[in-house]
Amino acid sequence: MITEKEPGTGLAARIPGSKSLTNRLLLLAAAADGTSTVRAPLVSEDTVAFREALGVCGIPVKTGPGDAFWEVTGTGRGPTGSARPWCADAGTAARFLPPFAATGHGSFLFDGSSQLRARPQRPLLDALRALGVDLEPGPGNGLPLLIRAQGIEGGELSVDSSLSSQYLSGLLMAAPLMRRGLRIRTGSLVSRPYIDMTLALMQRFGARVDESADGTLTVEPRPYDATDIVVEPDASSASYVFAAAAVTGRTVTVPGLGTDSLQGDLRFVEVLRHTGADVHVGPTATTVTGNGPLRGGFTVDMGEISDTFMTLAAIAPLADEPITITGVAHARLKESDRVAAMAENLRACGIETTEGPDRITVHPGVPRPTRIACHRDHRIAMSFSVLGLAAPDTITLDDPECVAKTFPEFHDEMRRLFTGHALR
Ligand SMILES: O=C(O)C1=C[C@@H](OP(=O)(O)O)[C@@H](O)[C@H](O)C1
Ligand SMILES: C=C(OP(=O)(O)O)C(=O)O
Repeated sequence: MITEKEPGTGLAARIPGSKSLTNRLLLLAAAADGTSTVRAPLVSEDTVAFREALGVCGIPVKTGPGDAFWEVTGTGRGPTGSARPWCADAGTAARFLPPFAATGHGSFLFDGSSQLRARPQRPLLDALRALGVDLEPGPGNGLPLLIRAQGIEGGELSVDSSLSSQYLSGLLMAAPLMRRGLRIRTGSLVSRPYIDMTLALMQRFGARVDESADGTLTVEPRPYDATDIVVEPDASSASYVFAAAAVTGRTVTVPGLGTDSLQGDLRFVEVLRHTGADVHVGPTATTVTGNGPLRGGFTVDMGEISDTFMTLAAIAPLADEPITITGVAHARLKESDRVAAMAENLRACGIETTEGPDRITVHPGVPRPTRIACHRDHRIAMSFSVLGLAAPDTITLDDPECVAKTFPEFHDEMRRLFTGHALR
């Protein structure tokens, strides 16, 4: 991580909790034996869907005053009964909950929005079938997915993690509940920092996991211990205020995101540093200060932090030379085809943009007034909002509300931080 001279702290951003941490903690707490407390959870469409899906599976989540904490009482086993959990738009719910349900007993019919139904599930289905799980997927191997759960014996498994890391995270978190535990071979893997996050949190709940030199992961069968844990602010959400600092010349600090963060997406600030911003990652906070016009003229592989590639692509027109982002083929499989959606919208803004299967190149330019097609993708909306700060009155969104998937207060917070400040 980058450390430099201590900066002034400037504006303190209020970034809600991490989606990825909140939904993992809900799952692990549900699988643990006893009552766990998840403090400062993200309250957004993705995490509320996850919480409610656990509730219909017979594991209610108690919410503390003002959602300051959520409390989950697990039994140390998978769920029992018959339920129809709704995953809404949440990839984490569709990929983490079925393996957990399969370790229980009963019948669980997972479904979600048409957007989520269109996202790939095949590698997870193959892995569950290889573990002997009785399941029935929907057309095209997506949701809806019926699991007839009878517990899982466990053993050896290989998982295709080339499209998404979420299948592997879901299987890993369910592994301690399998009668013999699990040995997983991984092969090529996208979004590796999310696997590190999964392993770190499993260990916080007492799991024993070993990773061998060839990348094989071995998880012992052993009930999770209930835990009390605080959720960090969401590093992907923080990327928008950091980028906004870079383009407005302001100083923005995110308290609670520091050198010990479990989130790979905090590395976005290293990318911003390439553009000339001053960056300081301290033990308990991260600060970015804009430092004159953005510098371009570089290529950066954002495959491991792909939720933040759109943040960079959206501000890239403001740089003095083109910026190329590589390694993001799997970003075509998320809420939208994000590479295509960025290219389409940047071109609509009059910005020269080229794309390849796993990359995008954005040239310098002055955006013209454009209504952005968000494709119901929160990150398209939030990324172009940052460009809008630098080009006032040019950018509007066809679906500003879609930010509620992970950052319901996004527009209010951007107004609070940046309205009235000198925008370029
Ligand atoms: O495990 C997680 O919490 C996530 C993993 C990433 O997905 P992929 O592994 O599909 O890249 C990321 O894009 C998503 O927002 C959250
Ligand atoms: C890809 C994302 O979400 P999901 O958890 O639905 O995959 C995202 O939040 O950018």
